[in-house]
Amino acid sequence: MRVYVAGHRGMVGGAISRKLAERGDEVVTRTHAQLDLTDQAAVRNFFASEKVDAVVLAAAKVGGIHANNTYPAQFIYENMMIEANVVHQAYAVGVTKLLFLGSSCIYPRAVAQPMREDALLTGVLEPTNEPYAIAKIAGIKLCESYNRQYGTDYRSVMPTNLYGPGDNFHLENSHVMPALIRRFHESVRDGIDTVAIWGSGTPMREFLHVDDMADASIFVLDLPSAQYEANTQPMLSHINVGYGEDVSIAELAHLVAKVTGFTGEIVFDASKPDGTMRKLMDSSRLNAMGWRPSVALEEGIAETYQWFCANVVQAAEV
Ligand SMILES: NC(=O)C1=CN([C@@H]2O[C@H](COP(=O)(O)OP(=O)(O)OC[C@H]3O[C@@H](n4cnc5c(N)ncnc54)[C@H](OP(=O)(O)O)[C@@H]3O)[C@@H](O)[C@H]2O)C=CC1
Ligand SMILES: C[C@H]1O[C@H](OP(=O)(O)OP(=O)(O)OC[C@H]2O[C@@H](n3cnc4c(=O)[nH]c(N)nc43)[C@H](O)[C@@H]2O)[C@@H](O)[C@@H](O)C1=O
Repeated sequence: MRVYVAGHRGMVGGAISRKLAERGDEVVTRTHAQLDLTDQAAVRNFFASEKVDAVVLAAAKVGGIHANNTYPAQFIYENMMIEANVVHQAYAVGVTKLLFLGSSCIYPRAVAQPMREDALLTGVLEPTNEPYAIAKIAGIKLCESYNRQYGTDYRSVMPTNLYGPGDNFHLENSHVMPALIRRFHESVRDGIDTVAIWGSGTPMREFLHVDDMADASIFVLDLPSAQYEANTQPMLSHINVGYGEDVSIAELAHLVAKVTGFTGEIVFDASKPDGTMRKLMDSSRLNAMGWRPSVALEEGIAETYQWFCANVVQAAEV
């Protein structure tokens, strides 16, 4: 297959591109600078000139709780534009296979745990990421609507919180895992004996390694239509992708401290938001089709820390 992976320089798009290339697919790519996916005419021209068999939509405006809260207009505008342009222009040139990556934040903030796919649109969203969540829900509904009206086969996966090589280690705008890896690493390096964690430490999060996410994405993309349709519904077509267990942010902090060799004190900064208190995915729909994660959390953190030291730290020292 010739597969266009949108967002191939990102953490998830990069992992999916590597796995597709390893098995012999031809991966078509454009950097953000070469193709701004919020630009409708540019996306139209791209699809008209590049004949592809399938699309993986892993490009998005992405960030952690602080970035979502600080740049809400960019999170809703850019994500809605990217999704509308890619889905519509793929359809317009006859691409029938597409995989859209959403997020676990599509579910209501106080929903029953673990969160099933049919919890979508049953309650109020978490305010710290509502604009992003609305855009992701629109992405699911775009895919479903094109399937219903035009007979396309556009599928959606909803990842839990992800981490791994290629993550964004920005101290403020990143997600919690890369932020803590960097903060603990720098504290050890600089001899600082106290590390502050945002919020109360009590929110629960489920973390999935990006290689498992890439594996799950290709698994869902490859499912025969009959199997996908038998396990989903036309207006409830998305599939959760989770690790299966969650940890508190305090527990995560202790794991990261252990991996990075930090032995000082961990304190909690109550002036920072907790966000959703729990968002454990019910991944039984995907598990029943035969997919399981393979990277254990502590092993994944250790591998990500090695990647951080070899890539981010060494690059900064050059
Ligand atoms: N990371 C996580 O924990 C989770 C991620 N997801 C979803 O998975 C997908 C991938 O996320 P992840 O890999 O972590 O994100 P990254 O930020 O690592 O990658 C996103 C990619 O999209 C590109 N991009 C952003 N805006 C545009 C644009 N306007 N035009 C072209 N390219 C653009 C970025 O390019 P550039 O950097 O040059 O702007 C980047 O390469 C997203 O849909 C995200 O919502 C879902 C749940 C959790
Ligand atoms: C993937 C997911 O990611 C976001 O939602 P989130 O899960 O709340 O994301 P987060 O990783 O930023 O925080 C998780 C928890 O961790 C706490 N926390 C502690 N210390 C740090 C810290 O240093 N940085 C960050 N970012 N968080 C910290 C933080 O206060 C919170 O309680 C949305 O983008 C959402 O839209 C989305 O899809």
